[in-house]
Amino acid sequence: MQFIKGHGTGNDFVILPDPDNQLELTAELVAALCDRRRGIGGDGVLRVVRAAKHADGADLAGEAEWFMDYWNADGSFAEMCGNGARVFVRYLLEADLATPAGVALPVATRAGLVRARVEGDVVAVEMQRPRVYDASTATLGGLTLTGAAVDVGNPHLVCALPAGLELSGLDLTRAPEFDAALFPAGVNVEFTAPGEPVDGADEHTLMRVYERGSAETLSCGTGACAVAAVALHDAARDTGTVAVDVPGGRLTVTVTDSSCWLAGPAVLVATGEVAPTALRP
Ligand SMILES: N[C@@H](CCC[C@H](N)C(=O)O)C(=O)O
Repeated sequence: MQFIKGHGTGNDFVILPDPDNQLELTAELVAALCDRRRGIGGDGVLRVVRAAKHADGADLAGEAEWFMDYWNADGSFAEMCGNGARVFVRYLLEADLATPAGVALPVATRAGLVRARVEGDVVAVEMQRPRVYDASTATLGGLTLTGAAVDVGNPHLVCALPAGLELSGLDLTRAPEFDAALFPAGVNVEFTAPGEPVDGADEHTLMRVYERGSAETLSCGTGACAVAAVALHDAARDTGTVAVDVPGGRLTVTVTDSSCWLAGPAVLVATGEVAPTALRP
């Protein structure tokens, strides 16, 4: 089985080209591929399949040739992955499966159609405008933080750290507790602190994230969009640009009246063959 490894600000993925949907991809195989000691290692899997050939992409086949079949590292599905979409587009271009330059390249996802633009190292994807819709709490190591629930196609809970606490002091080796009634399918939890002013951005926020299905990651694109939406909301703005610093680098999020652009580097770092039978269990 051919694979490619890529990442966007350290959020890393195993990419599986499967244009005609012939791979028997299971939750167990995904978890084995993402295992960092016994497999290739990754925060998730991106299967590259023609939209027309996948039940979850077929409705969008008239608008996009390719469907991003995204799986979390534990083998669960997610509706959307912002960094995954950026890495997916980098792969399509490098594999000559799409043409770049100026045009917005459509990609089908479980959360609908996204469009990408590529400029050098930077891949930007246009996703749905994040919706800040409720208040809730997350509890981590005895510390309960208030936060905002945000829908970016997938669920997020954005919690600002109180003054005096540092992001680096959080123990994210264990999952934060959250309100399962508000988030019955689980939630990605972002922890934030304010950043210094940055040229070209209206707001600047630092974040760490504990992702549903992948644990702590170095970056989360949809998480950055959720964080940006909350930063703008707190600043009484409807639209604007927010620099979001994650442990793996910087993402730039621009919220418009109708959508949300997520921009940052996306690179492919390796390619190879893997034998599923050699993986665990
Ligand atoms: N890292 C991703 C989000 C991946 C999905 C998430 N773990 C979920 O289950 O919703 C991103 O860059 O957006």
